[in-house]
Amino acid sequence: MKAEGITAGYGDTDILHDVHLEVNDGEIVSLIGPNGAGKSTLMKAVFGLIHPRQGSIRFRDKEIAGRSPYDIVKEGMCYVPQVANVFVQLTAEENLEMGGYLLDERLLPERKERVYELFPKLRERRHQRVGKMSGGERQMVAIGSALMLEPELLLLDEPSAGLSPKLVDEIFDNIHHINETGLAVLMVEQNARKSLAMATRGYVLASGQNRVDGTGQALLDDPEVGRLYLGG
Ligand SMILES: Nc1ncnc2c1ncn2[C@@H]1O[C@H](COP(=O)(O)OP(=O)(O)OP(=O)(O)O)[C@@H](O)[C@H]1O
Repeated sequence: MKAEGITAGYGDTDILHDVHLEVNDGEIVSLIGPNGAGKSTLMKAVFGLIHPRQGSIRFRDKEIAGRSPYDIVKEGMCYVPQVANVFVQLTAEENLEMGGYLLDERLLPERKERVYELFPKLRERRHQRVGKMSGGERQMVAIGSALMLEPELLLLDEPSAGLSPKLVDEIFDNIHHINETGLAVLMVEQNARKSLAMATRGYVLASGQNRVDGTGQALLDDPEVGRLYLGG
C-alpha cells in the first residue's frame, strides 16, 4: 500500500496535510505521534472510511482512494478499529463467523481452524460470550475476526489500548506471529517504543504532517524522536 499526498479530514476541516505512508509486502509498520496527530484519521483514509480530498492510495496495483471499505476489504485489506470491534452479545466463534461474512460458508471451518491455531486461547473459549471476556481476549477475537478473510494487509488501531503490560506483550507477540505468516501489518500505537521495536519501519506523524520516518530501530535510536515523541 502506498499513500501519497493525502489531504483529508472531517467536514470542511483538514486534519491530514500532504501525508505519505507506505507498507510493503510482509512489513510491520508502526504509526506513532502525539494525541490528535491524525494517526487514526490516516488509517481511516487508507481503509475508505473517510475520503481524501487530495492524494493517491495504491493497493495491489489499484487506486483505492475514495473507494468504500466494502470494496477495499475485497481487495485484501482488513481494519480493526480501536473500539466497538467485537459483537459482545455473540460468542467468540460467532464473532469469527461474522468476520467471515463475505466467505463461502464451506470455507468457514478451515478459516476458523487457522485462527484457533494462532490463538489457542480462543479455541478454549470459543463458546463464551465475548462480553464476558477480558480485554486481551476481546482483542484476539477482534483480530481473529479480521483474519477470517485472510487479508494481505491488516490495519490495527491501537491494539494494545487499555491492556495491562503483560497483555500488551502478549498481543504484540501475537501480532509478530501473525506477521510471520506473511501478512503485512500497519498499526497505530501509543506504546510507541514497543511497537517500534517490533516494526520493520515507522512513521512519526504530528499535527497532521509527516515528521520522521525510517526503520523501527533508526527511530528508536534517533535522540530527537526519543525526546519529542517517546518520552525521553
Ligand atoms: N469524527 C470526527 N469528526 C471531527 N473531528 C474528528 C473526528 N475524529 C477525529 N477528529 C479530530 O481529528 C484530529 C485527529 O484525530 P485522530 O483520532 O486521527 O488522532 P490520533 O493521532 O489518532 O490521536 P489519538 O492518539 O488521540 O487517538 C483531532 O483533532 C480530532 O479531534
